[in-house]
Amino acid sequence: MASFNVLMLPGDGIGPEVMAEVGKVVDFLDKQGVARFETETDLVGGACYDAHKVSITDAAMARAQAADAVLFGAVGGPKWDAVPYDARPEAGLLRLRKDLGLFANLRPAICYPALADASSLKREVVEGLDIVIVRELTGGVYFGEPKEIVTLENGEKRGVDTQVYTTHEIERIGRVAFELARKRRNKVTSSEKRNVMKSGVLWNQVTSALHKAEFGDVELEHQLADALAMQLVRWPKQFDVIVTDNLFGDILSDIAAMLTGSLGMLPSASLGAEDPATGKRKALYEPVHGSAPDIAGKGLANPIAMIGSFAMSLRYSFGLLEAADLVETAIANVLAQGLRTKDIAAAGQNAVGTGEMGAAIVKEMQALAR
Ligand SMILES: NC(=O)C1=CN([C@@H]2O[C@H](COP(=O)(O)OP(=O)(O)OC[C@H]3O[C@@H](n4cnc5c(N)ncnc54)[C@H](O)[C@@H]3O)[C@@H](O)[C@H]2O)C=CC1
Ligand SMILES: CC(C)CC(=O)C(=O)O
Ligand SMILES: [Mg+2]
Repeated sequence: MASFNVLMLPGDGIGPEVMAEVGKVVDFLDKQGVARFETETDLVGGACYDAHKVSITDAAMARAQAADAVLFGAVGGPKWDAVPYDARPEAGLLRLRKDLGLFANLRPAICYPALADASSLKREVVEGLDIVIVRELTGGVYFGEPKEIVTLENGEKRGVDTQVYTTHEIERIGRVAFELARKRRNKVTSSEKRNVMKSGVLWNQVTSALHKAEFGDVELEHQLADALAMQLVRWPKQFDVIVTDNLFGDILSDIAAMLTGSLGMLPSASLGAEDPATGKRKALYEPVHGSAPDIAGKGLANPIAMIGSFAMSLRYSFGLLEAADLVETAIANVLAQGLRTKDIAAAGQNAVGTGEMGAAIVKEMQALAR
């Protein structure tokens, strides 16, 4: 039986709560004999800062480098607002992305039929929605230098972040988007702000050149990021694959989450380059949402984004496609049966807690597997 080494980094706030539900799914697949999952757990984010005064330790980084896949919950929260910038909880996640070379973040936004009325938009706008945002994850303004707050001669302060993209960085994320589109509805929308940003001009040129040279069979369109945000809430079904930079991808995917009903619904896969010798790639799987301090500790968090992220690991890291289908079908079925956490429940509709939703998904997997 295939055996995989999985590092779980639950993090802060609702991170540990939703990770516990993935634990149930992992245990089930393990008992079913689908594969052997050797899991380890470590600290990240504020929890790690409290123990070690850093947001991730070198030992945890080494474990992440060695793992077949990393499962990540969420980090951050008001408790750590005063922590020095370089040790803030979010820095641990950024280090993982950068040091593991996870440049491609796939964020699928699927509106399950049962949730078409949970979106704040009209049913006809979101019903059947199935798009993927391909977000560049190791470049752009999150990492560009200089990044600083400097004091000017007149005593005023200036905060500086730098947006930087190279041809190589744009080409490799563009290639991910075009290849993904070929397996889907064959359309890529590339988004930047070339009207005000030099990096946007280069993004547009490099994507167009790549399209012309290698992907002429795929439809390519360009939309400025502000207009794309508007189109996402006007008529999102016009999109198939959206490729964009680190910051725009972060923002646009939170918008896309609300088309599916809740931020608690959106999974993601953060992937590195394939090693040509082994065919393997570094990968981390994380929900799109954060640590949700407003509901943390109350058992209210929706675990579907986290469980969906684990399903993506079954697909992209472990090659267990049937198991991935099983998890995703179980999610769709429990929603169709009317099960709702509070974030996706209609007014007056009964809602279940995090643990009940996780248990119901596993029970449904059991029923489907019979
Ligand atoms: N990947 C990560 O670890 C991320 C961490 N953060 C951090 O999380 C902290 C809180 O950030 P916020 O701006 O509040 O964003 P958030 O994503 O944590 O929460 C935004 C809203 O969505 C709700 N929500 C999020 N996930 C949910 C779930 N699974 N089920 C039900 N409702 C859910 C929350 O209750 C809240 O009302 C900050 O420190 C931020 O930096 C934010 C985004 C990503
Ligand atoms: C570093 C993260 C907190 C940024 C974020 O919001 C995300 O990746 O979705
Ligand atoms: Mg975000």
